[in-house]
Amino acid sequence: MTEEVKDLVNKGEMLPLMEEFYTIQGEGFHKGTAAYFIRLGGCDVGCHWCDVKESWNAELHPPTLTKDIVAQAKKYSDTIVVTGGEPLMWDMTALTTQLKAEGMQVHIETSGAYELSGTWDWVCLSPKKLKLPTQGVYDVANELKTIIYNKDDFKFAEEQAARVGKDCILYMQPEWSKSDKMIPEIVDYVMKNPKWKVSLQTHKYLNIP
Ligand SMILES: C[S@@+](CC[C@H](N)C(=O)[O-])C[C@H]1O[C@@H](n2cnc3c(N)ncnc32)[C@H](O)[C@@H]1O
Ligand SMILES: Nc1nc2[nH]cc(C(=O)O)c2c(=O)[nH]1
Ligand code: SF4
Ligand SMILES: [Mg+2]
Repeated sequence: MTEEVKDLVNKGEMLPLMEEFYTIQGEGFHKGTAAYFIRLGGCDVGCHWCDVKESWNAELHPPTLTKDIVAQAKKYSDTIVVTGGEPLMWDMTALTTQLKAEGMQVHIETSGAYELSGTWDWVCLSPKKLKLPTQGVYDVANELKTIIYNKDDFKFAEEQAARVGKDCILYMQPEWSKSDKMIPEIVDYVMKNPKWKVSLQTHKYLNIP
């Protein structure tokens, strides 16, 4: 990478783009809503069950001009989901400023492991034990989407729920490979603790990206 490209990436004027696609938001509060997804490369959190491990190495994903990402996105949808990888590894200011200038609703999917940057209409925080969220992300999270892989994750979910704001919507989402085992546990837990809601990865049932 040239010094010039590195400089543009540092400023958020270029971003490592893994893929972009128009689909239906499968998870959480906005499930069922058409949205254009921008998936950025780079993540060092290391969830062993991560369903996009190909995103982890940022060097495999070409630095792409932010303005070109925005120009492409606006052709498809006025709802944009920025995901990754971990998008908050990068400065999200330029991307979100430009998307908002085009009048788009801008959502993020994040582990919160890095400081918040950018201006967001919706923040989905999915905290991970391996690298806990920064305080600024807990403060602005609109939904908390905890992943339930085993029984210990119910306790972790409650600890995380204690850290978000009072209006944050609380979800438990089964880890995909453990769905058969954990869905009955989640159903039972949510019926006993109705401040929680269930989130499923519905795009995987619909066979869409
Ligand atoms: C791939 S991550 C990318 C964004 C960010 N790194 C994060 O973890 O929030 C997008 C969402 O998918 C969830 N996820 C990843 N792998 C999953 C799996 N195997 N089962 C269920 N949810 C999963 C994450 O917890 C997160 O909510
Ligand atoms: N359809 C669909 N909905 C999603 N919601 C969050 C996703 C993500 O990977 O961040 C995702 C995804 O990969 N596809
Ligand atoms: S934080 Fe997100 S992208 Fe990173 S490993 Fe975990 S699920 Fe995958
Ligand atoms: Mg996904």
